[in-house]
Amino acid sequence: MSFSYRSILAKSVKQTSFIRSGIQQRSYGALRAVAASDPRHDHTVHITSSRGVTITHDPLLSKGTAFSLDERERLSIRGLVPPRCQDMDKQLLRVKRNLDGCDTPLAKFIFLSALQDRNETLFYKLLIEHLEELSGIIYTPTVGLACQKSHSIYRRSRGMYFSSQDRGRMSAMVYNWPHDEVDVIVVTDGSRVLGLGDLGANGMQIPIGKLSLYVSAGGIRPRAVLPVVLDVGTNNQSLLDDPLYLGMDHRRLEGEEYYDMVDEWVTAIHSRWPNALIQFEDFKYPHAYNLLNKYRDKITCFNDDIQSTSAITLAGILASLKARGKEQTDLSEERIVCVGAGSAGVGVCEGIIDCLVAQGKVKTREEAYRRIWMLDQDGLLGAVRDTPLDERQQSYVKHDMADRLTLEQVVEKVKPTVILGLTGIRGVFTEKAIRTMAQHTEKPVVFPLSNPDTHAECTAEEAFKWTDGRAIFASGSPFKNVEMPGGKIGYTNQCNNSYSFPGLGLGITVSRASRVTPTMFLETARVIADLATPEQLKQGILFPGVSKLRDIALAVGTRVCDVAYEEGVATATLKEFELLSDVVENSMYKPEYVPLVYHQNNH
Ligand SMILES: NC(=O)C1=CN([C@@H]2O[C@H](COP(=O)(O)OP(=O)(O)OC[C@H]3O[C@@H](n4cnc5c(N)ncnc54)[C@H](OP(=O)(O)O)[C@@H]3O)[C@@H](O)[C@H]2O)C=CC1
Ligand SMILES: CC(=O)C(=O)O
Ligand SMILES: [Mg+2]
Repeated sequence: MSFSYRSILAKSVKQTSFIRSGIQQRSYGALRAVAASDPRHDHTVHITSSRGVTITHDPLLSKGTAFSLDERERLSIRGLVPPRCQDMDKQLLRVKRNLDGCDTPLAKFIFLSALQDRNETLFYKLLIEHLEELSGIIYTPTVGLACQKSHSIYRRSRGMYFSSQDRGRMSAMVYNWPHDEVDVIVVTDGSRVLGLGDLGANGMQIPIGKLSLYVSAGGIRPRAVLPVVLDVGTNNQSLLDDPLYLGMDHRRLEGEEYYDMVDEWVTAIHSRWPNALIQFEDFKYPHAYNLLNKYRDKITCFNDDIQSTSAITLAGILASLKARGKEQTDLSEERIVCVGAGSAGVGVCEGIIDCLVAQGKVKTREEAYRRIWMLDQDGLLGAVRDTPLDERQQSYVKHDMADRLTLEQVVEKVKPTVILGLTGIRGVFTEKAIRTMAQHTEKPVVFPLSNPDTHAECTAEEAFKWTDGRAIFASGSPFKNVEMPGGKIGYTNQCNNSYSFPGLGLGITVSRASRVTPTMFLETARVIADLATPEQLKQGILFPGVSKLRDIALAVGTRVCDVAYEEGVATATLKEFELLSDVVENSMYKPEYVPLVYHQNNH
């Protein structure tokens, strides 16, 4: 079973071929022109005004033992590193051996962070070569544990912290960041870190991990990414009580104070880097939606948990239709139960509604809402809710069903074909609910999407056991395939926004899109939904594995770039013809050592 890069790209190009009109052809050339003059694409030499230990201690410039003798001479580092010049292959051998010697996932996380902090080129080379294995360390599930322990394992700062004590100073503070070019910023306030709740400033590991995927999978340059924590305080009492905690020692700002602080930060960031994409990450409900609605039409931004999660989950559902021998346009025949009515739950369901309406089989959004049954902590959103629901959640209320029905009661009545878990709570998918679902549908689509794995609504083993091996399974964090009685394999999929945001960021960055549009998410879903082969679908494999994230990002990035031109939000200048996929591919960062040249006046 293999997904080659070309087959992935060919599928995505086929997807987008219908828009290859004259104006589009001009846009490809324009991007080529941008590519030619853009420092992102110069892999031949790097000019620096640094010398000596400033270079060997700079993770963006350091090559460790790989500096050539010429370089050592001209950069004044002769004698500052061991005498033998060792190329990257040997360095990779050393770091991989050391990594394998770490006895716990957290020890591996600490080792990889240290590597990233001393030599980013080597870090990314290692990450790309072992993406599947290492994404489970720098990303979910291990990053969750790293966040919980962040204040105890702290070694060195990465990214920027903007805290309540910095109010009134942020427009000056942004100039403390040493790089003028920033393409992607991931920001969190640490209020809902994965399914782990409020982790305050410890949430920094999430933007760092997300941006490591932006670089390794999405091909964004390491020096053009900025992880940020907005430290508005924390309501996590055990962190507040911990003498080692590194964030502000007060409870969270709320209301006007909170929104004013975020606004000061957005204004400061936008004034220094007006073209940077801002990804809002792990903000609790309803702040996540309020911030998205406030800024989506003003700056280049999106919310990862709401929007890119919706793209990958929609892709999973569309691919599952094919896996069940149906057409993707049969989405309107699905009965979808979504457990979780927060940022991700509502965001995912809005993406499904958008797709239903775009497919045209349902005529109105109201009609589309009838295909989805949503539950929160209290049960079904039914008639008549006495606790407040906001406008978005109201749309899902089933006026013909009793309020607060349990999941099991809902499954019994609705007989869903698809069940989504976005609660952050382990065990929400009960044996009874899944078994009942499996009685009414041949291939139940079971997606426990909460992270990390310890917070998934059910495990892969449970899903396959309770459905007699018939489930089509996808989870937010990785689960191993399950061997079932009789030797049959239950194939697992990872359905995580890491499949969508790197390509979105790539397409937005290359086209210099001024806005992130809903079509970009819908098209991302369509591209990813079409990647699996018929044989793979037959086995229940919905997407290529995590090792293919870079190829997927290229396919998604190409289509997103296309959309930016179609919708008139791209700001890269148009000139002559060039194949868009080549432009996007050529713009992707590759971790290779380039010769360093000293120049006194380089800034
Ligand atoms: N796979 C992926 O790519 C992604 C996964 N996620 C995961 O989704 C989860 C939720 O994130 P997010 O939506 O932002 O969080 P929110 O806190 O905004 O929402 C959580 C929702 O779950 C509901 N809930 C909690 N407990 C239960 C329960 N026992 N039964 C039913 N519903 C329950 C809450 O109900 P109430 O409103 O009543 O409190 C709330 O509606 C997280 O674990 C996160 O890791 C998020 C983004 C991407
Ligand atoms: C994956 C992700 O963004 C989350 O769990 O919050
Ligand atoms: Mg998130």
